[in-house]
Amino acid sequence: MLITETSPSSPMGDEKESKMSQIQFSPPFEKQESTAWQKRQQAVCVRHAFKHYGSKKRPNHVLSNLNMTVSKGTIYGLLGASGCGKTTLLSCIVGRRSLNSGEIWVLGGKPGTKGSGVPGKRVGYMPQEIALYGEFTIKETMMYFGWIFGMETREIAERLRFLLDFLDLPSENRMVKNLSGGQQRRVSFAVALMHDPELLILDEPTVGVDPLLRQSIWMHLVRITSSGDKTVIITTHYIEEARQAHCIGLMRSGKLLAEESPQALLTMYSCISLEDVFLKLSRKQAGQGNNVVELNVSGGSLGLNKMSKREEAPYAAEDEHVVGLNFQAINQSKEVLIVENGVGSNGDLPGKMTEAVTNECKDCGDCFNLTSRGKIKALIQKNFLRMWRNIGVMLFIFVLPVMQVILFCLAIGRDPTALKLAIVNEDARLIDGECRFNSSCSMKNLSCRYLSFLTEHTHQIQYANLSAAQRAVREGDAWGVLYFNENYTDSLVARLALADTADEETVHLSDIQVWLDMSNQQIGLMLNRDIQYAYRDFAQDLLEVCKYNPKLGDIPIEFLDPIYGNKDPSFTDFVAPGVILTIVFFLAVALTSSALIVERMEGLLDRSWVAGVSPGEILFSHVVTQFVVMCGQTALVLIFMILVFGVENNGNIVYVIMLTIMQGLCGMCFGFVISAACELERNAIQLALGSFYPTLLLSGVIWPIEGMPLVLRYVSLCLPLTLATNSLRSILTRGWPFTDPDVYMGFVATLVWIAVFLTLTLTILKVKKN
Ligand SMILES: Nc1ncnc2c1ncn2[C@@H]1O[C@H](COP(=O)(O)OP(=O)(O)OP(=O)(O)O)[C@@H](O)[C@H]1O
Repeated sequence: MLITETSPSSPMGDEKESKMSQIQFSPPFEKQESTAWQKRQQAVCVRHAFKHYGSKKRPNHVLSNLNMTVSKGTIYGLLGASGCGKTTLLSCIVGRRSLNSGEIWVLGGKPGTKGSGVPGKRVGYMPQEIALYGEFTIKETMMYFGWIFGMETREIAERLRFLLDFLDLPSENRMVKNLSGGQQRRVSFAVALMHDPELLILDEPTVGVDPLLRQSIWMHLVRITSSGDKTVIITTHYIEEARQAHCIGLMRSGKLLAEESPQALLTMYSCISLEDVFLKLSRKQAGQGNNVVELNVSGGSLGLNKMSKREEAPYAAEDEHVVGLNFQAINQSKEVLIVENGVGSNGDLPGKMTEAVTNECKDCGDCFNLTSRGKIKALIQKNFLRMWRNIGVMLFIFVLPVMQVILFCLAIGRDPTALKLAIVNEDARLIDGECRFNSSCSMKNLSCRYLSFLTEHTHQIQYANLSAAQRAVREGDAWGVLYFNENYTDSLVARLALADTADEETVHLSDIQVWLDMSNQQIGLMLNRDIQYAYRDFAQDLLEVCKYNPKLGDIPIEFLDPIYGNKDPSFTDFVAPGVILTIVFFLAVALTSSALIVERMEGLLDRSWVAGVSPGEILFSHVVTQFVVMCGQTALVLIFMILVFGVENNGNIVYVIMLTIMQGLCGMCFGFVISAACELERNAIQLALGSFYPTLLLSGVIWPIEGMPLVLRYVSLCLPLTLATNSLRSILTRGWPFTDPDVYMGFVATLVWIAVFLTLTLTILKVKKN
């Protein structure tokens, strides 16, 4: 049978239509496996494809022995109910996912192999989701993808003008996030068309697009395929619009029910609409015992369809259940048909072999290039632009570290002041509420004289009796009680005068009795120290005014100038190195851990991957961006710590800067691991937060690791912050040089961790990609 009439609705040219019809309705070819050469000649050739999600034990089969052939220079409409596996199939075709078994040939090569150009610029992909950077303008979006595809800026600008006009897009300076849903879809479509690819893969491009524009999109697709060197695969839920495709693949339950031209399908099944054909075929498939659930075809679109468990079909010699003269005849590309007579029966290829084989390596100029300047420029600019346009991120990057440093320096390490002390002084009478004494060599009211040295951190409150004072401490109104008995001054004078002949009672009565609230270690120890220092100062002062050697009032141990640090060390100086590194490390973790996930969830990462960007390039662009951010953060943190708040630095500032930046990079790499490992942003946040406290507690930031149990100390030494903190502390407080093991080990450990995290990230990304 030879059908020569053309459909009135078909936008195809007469010549092409008649060629298709002739091919379609020639007597059937004998079914046989297509040869490797034949597979290469198709734009896309899928054979015996099996794909499942989930574990091997409980797999969710999505593709079951699917065969598909898309000839070059045609529009292939892939139709099927929601959830039947169209997107999965497309993502395997563009090299985003791998099949569990079976093979795919795209433009003569296998997707994902070197030189195939897929993923890469030979393919234009419009995913189902918008997958655009909301904070970019339309022009910036086009520039980004254009550069990734290796286009010149001038070329992109020209193409942009055409696409703006063709797709009826608003001003190129409009932000993508401010566009309507339909406009965003059109921008997404424009991105796929940007570089005029050989193979255009469009996943529901006409959703949310008005009928007029939908028609003009289809016209455009017909136009670009008419020359024979461009191919389009399109999925749509509007079945009837697929009449305009050259070939339709009706997909159901993970396999193709039919692969034919629309006209042929309508004629074969005597239907007036493709919906009816689909229904008939679905019923037929159901009748054949495939586990088919209700199919809803209404209003020209395919409704939701719940898929049931399927069995993987055994390999068949290309699918006998598929309607159409597929694989050997109708879908052979023009080239195949032309050279068909020259192909040996065994499939070996004489004449056109060279062209076909070289097809795979069309891109071989790029095979040995690790990356291109355009891609790196696009990726880095994208990272900066996203940061710059996002006020929250900018505040996070530059204001948060400064705030953290200021808060740390103001809130941590300073001595507590105005601590209430309850004084019960039965030794001296208060005059006008004051405890008066004579500051010359007088031996009267020595209790008042002593108390005059205990004022630095305390606020003294006089109590009439001991029980009232102790009650005040119990009730939290004071931190301690100091009790002077009524004979304190006399007993003290006697003790000093009698020395070793003083009796027990005299010695006892000359003691100041102290009860402290030691529930707060910092405050308790500080009051303890102040009370003792006050006595030393009081005794030395008294001895001095009475012309004795004041040293006799001190304990006979002389603390000379410390070798490192000063006599009154600050807790801030101890904690500051760890805090500097923790701030920079965890800000980097927070910034990077969600960045990749957000891109992945919005489909942006997929889109970039399909455009030919490799995980390595994405990581590299983030490393460069983060490095710049890190330099800024390090400068701010160190300026505030050292210059504004006077944290001690006795070492070489260059090493301090280097180590801080390296720790930031290390945090960034840890962030990469998190974002590669976690599917959801929520999980990434949990992991980043969850790792914060253990790292902080175990890295010797707030307490010396010498205080830990031995096993924990070894664990601590293995963490990324421990040796680095120790190194920075040695530089800042001791001024040690780089050659000191304590110092260089911090650098070495940081480098090792960076390498470990990067390797982990790349491994996870590769595993996930497969
Ligand atoms: N990443 C994934 N992990 C697990 N299951 C998945 C994943 N992606 C898709 N699936 C499942 O695979 C099946 C096919 O999904 P797919 O997105 O390929 O269908 P589709 O035909 O494109 O649907 P639609 O027309 O609604 O976009 C669905 O059951 C879906 O739930």
